[in-house]
Amino acid sequence: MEQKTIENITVSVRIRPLNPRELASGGEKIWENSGSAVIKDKTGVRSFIYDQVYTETTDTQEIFINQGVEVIEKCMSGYNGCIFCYGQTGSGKTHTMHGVRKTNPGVVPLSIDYIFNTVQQSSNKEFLIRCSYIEIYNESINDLLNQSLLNLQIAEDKRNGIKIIGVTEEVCTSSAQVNSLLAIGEKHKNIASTNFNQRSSRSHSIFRVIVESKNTFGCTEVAVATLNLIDLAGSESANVHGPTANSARSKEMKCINRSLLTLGTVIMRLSDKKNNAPIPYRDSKLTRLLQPALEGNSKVSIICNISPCNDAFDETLSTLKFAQRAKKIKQVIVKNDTNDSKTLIIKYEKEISELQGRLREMEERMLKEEESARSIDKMKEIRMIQEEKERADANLEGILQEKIRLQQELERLKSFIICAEDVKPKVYSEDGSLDLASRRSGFFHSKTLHAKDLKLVEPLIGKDDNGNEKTKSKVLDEPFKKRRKVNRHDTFLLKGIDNIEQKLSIMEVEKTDFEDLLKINDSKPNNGLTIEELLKIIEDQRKTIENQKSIIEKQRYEKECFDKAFEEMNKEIEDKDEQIEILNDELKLCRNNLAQLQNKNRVKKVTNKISI
Ligand SMILES: Nc1ncnc2c1ncn2[C@@H]1O[C@H](COP(=O)(O)OP(=O)(O)OP(=O)(O)O)[C@@H](O)[C@H]1O
Repeated sequence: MEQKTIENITVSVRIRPLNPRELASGGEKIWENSGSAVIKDKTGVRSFIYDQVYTETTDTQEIFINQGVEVIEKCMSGYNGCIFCYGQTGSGKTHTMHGVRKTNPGVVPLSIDYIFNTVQQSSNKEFLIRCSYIEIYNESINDLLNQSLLNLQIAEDKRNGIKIIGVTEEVCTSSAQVNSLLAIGEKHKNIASTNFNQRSSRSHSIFRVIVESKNTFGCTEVAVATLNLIDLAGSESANVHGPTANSARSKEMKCINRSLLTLGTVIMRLSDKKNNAPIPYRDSKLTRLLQPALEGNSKVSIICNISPCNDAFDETLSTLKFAQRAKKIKQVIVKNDTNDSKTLIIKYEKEISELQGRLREMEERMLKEEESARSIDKMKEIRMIQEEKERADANLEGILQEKIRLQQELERLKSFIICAEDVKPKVYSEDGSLDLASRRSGFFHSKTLHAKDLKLVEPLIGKDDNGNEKTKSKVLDEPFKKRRKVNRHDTFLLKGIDNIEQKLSIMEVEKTDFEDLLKINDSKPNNGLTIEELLKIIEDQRKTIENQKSIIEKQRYEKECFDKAFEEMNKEIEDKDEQIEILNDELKLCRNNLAQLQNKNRVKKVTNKISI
């Protein structure tokens, strides 16, 4: 439903203090307020009523609260607004509109703060705020935010009203951002020193804020409101510049006065309902741009600045008359709700939702890509696992062969060990003599003698001629020592064999584990296993292989030691064989000697018998 209100333009008057120039020239204050809304001259002949009259002591903040806040609030809820200052040069328009930012801020910075405070407090609404800043200088529209944009053109269409083509519009999200735009604009503004004002505005400046607002939930309509904050140049008489005025100042003065005259005419015509003649908005750029605001659909607040000095009586009277006429203008203010896709808020929302859609699409694509990359990775993993398995199989084969070899070695070594029972009947005959047949068959070469075997030899070879036990002879001592050496090697050998046996049993267990592992791999190649599990299996396999390798390495080393020891032992055995041979020879000699002695004895006995 269209929401509209009918109301008059709000008009207030601000009287500035007498300035140093006026005081110096002996100027007198002839205008004063009578009550809060009335201003009259000292004589009391002229008296005017406005919405509010502000005195020299009123500060801008108070004026803003009374004349500005309502306009801003309307804008924030979707109605156009316009605040401007009107008055002769040096009457205090710029002081009122811009002021001094830190010490005495004007209507423009106060409005900006108010706008962003409202945004902050409106939790159920979203806003999009953009700003432009232009000046009308010598009837040319220049962009104050971009110095290269001069003489911009106005375009008008029924739907969007009056627009400045190509003007810079900055989307702002904070008052600080807007204030920095204002500062840029201020630097570019045409200002010059005149007899009446050291910093006289040579142009009309319009700071425009476009507020788009929308309820966060539910409603799709966007309210679009334009707020024009205007600092007009002041009307000037020739004495403002004096007789030395240059042509540039004169041209500026003419343009300013002409446009203000047109503004006055427009206001007069708007206030005179009986006059149906066309309103000359097009006669100046200023009225053209103000047309939408003045024509009706805008909440307008005019602050008329005047000097109270008798010197400026005519100019002040002219301003007060302008204000009086403006006061009569009625405005029909309509809320600008629209679904127009050209509103930035809708455009941006559309863009945002499109971008979100694209983002979602991209995310989905990324997911798919990731998935296919993962499956490629998985394939690679599987291939790697298979290769790893093949390697592990080969290693296992090597280990098995090494095991067989070690087993054979073990068997061979085991065969070197014999117990006393094995040796006794084969080595010695009942009379204690050595069974040479067994020795000759190579038995001694391949068998290690047990300690018990050596004890059997000792008493037989240790008897003296009388049959008494003989202490070990030197000849006998050597082989015994050597035999004891052989026994020590036996122990070493046994230990080595034990070690190998132990390792073999460990290997057996590891081999079984390893085979189990391979079986797992064979039975479910990656089925039901995560990559992590597969990787763990590979890692375990790798470790197992490493272990096996180090075991084999150790065993190889031990075998080498063992071979060395075995070699030494064989040498010992050979030495021992030699010793045995020597012993046998000695034994043989002893037996021969014994036989000879016995023969001699027998011959002696026979001789004795014969002699008897
Ligand atoms: N209410 C005020 N209190 C104190 N000083 C003021 C007041 N109004 C204006 N002035 C001072 O008067 C001088 C002229 O004011 P200002 O520049 O605002 O005039 P103006 O109307 O903008 O002039 P112009 O049309 O030439 O630009 C400035 O130095 C300003 O500080």
